[in-house]
Amino acid sequence: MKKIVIAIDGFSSCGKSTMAKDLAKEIGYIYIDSGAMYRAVTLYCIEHDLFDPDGNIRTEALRQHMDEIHITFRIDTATQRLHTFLNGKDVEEQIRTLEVSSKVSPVSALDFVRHALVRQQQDMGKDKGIVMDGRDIGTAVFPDAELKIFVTASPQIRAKRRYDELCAKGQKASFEDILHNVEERDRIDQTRTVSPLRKAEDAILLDNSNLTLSEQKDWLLDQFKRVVYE
Ligand SMILES: Nc1ncnc2c1ncn2[C@@H]1O[C@H](COP(=O)(O)OP(=O)(O)OP(=O)(O)O)[C@@H](O)[C@H]1O
Ligand SMILES: Nc1ccn([C@@H]2O[C@H](COP(=O)(O)O)[C@@H](O)[C@H]2O)c(=O)n1
Repeated sequence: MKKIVIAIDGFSSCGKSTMAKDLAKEIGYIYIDSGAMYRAVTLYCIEHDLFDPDGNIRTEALRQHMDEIHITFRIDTATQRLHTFLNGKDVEEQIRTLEVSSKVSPVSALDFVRHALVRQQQDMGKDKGIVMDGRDIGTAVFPDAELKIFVTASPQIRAKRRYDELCAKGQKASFEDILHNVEERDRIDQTRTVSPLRKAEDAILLDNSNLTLSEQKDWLLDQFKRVVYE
């Protein structure tokens, strides 16, 4: 069977990584969460005092640090979950906090950050057989991807899903804070100069507001089969 590249883009917290992970597992492809890479750079900035007291990025200092930021992924054999490592340390939990979520979009708007991460992402996909989710996968990272999906759902539904997830994990969360974060990230991601979040012309639009997890999984598998067997 021919191997392809699958790009899944869309708005914050709409289910991109759930869909990408499920599909990759089903078809035996590599799964890469590109957002985790931007989150890891943001965590590095927090840990290395690269935000000033007003919360602005110390851009030139970060530029100097870029060569010292190494991001890798490893599967946790016990849970089969993909974990993100920053300079050899498992940071999977830390990069999912609201603090990182509230700082990540300005970091990911920086051209030199994008340049460095996009190069690594393209390298990960050079042999195909990969599902990658993010904001610019179908437009900038893999513009020639054989299958491109753009996912959306209403901000309220997305925030509720994230809120339920955090509550289920026993983490304290405010629905209003999460909704604000989701809307603010969408705004910054869509209006940045470099590779703004937008649907690639040849991407298939999916509004999953009213789809169950199992319905969206089946829908995506059908899209994959259509491309691979056509
Ligand atoms: N169709 C669906 N119905 C209900 N819940 C869903 C659906 N799809 C995903 N979810 C849930 O929504 C939450 C967010 O999903 P996920 O983390 O996959 O989104 P994402 O788009 O990758 O988010 P982010 O952009 O923040 O990385 C998760 O708790 C997931 O289980
Ligand atoms: N290809 C990408 C992926 C992500 N970003 C930025 O990172 C933030 C976090 O991503 P999540 O997928 O984990 O939500 C996101 O809000 C974007 O600012 C990106 O720019 N490009």
